[in-house]
Amino acid sequence: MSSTKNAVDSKTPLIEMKNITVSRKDRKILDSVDLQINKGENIAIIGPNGSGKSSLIKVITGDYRPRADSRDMVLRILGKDKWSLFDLRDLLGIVSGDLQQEYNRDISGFEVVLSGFFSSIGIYSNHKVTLEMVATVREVMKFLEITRLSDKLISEMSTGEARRLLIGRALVHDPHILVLDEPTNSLDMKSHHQFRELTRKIASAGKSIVLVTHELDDIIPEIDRIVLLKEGKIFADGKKENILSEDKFSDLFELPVKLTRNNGYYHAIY
Ligand SMILES: Nc1ncnc2c1ncn2[C@@H]1O[C@H](COP(=O)(O)OP(=O)(O)OP(=O)(O)O)[C@@H](O)[C@H]1O
Repeated sequence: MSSTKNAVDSKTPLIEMKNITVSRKDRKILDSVDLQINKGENIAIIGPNGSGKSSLIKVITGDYRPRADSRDMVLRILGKDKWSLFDLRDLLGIVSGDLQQEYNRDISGFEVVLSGFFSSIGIYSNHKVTLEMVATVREVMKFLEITRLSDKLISEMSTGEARRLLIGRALVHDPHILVLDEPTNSLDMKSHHQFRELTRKIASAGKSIVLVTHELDDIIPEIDRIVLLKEGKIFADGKKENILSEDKFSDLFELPVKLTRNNGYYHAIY
């Protein structure tokens, strides 16, 4: 599944943010955020509801513009200060619950994945589908073990099946980073387990995973860096074993939290 078509110099950060502030309605929803993500890193961004996790992703996708009044503000993608939709496609594949809600029409599994090439919800008559695209969709679906969903309509799929297709949709561009924004919301125990196994397979294939969550159980063993967000600020950033501590979590969520560890996964008891 991985290729070198989008190769960047391994020293160039995929994402470089310095002093990023975003305001809405006179309130800072991100406040002087510094964050650098390097090639090959797998990270989890964790924080309570409203801490700014989705806003941070929206800065990367260009949906939210940071305040430009600070001279030392940096927002660089693949080493560039200015980037196009094509640069972004090379960089990011995004899977979120919001996106899943948009797929509320009768679209087949194959078309869901194919629509990743057009950043659209489904396929329309003006889309020029090439043989190469079709071959890539087949390859990605095989890798994700979802070929059997090709002809099934998304409206007739379980949440877990639909979420796997959205991963396929995110991967057809062979992006450097797969962003999973609260990916296990509304998945049952088995689908949750399958989703985590799939994420592990993708990380092993060389993609960087950026997981946005407030669930410790989502953090696959391949994720070794954790960024904690609180009230729009970076609260902590570092190696998993240093950041996933009971003290930090109790402070982050303002609640006494106990952490346990089993088979490379962490769990919170509160
Ligand atoms: N477009 C907007 N207009 C006004 N306020 C906004 C906007 N976008 C985000 N916010 C506010 O910014 C804060 C951070 O929101 P954000 O969605 O980034 O948090 P989050 O950590 O992803 O939360 P959750 O875990 O609940 O998804 C919240 O208080 C939210 O209400």
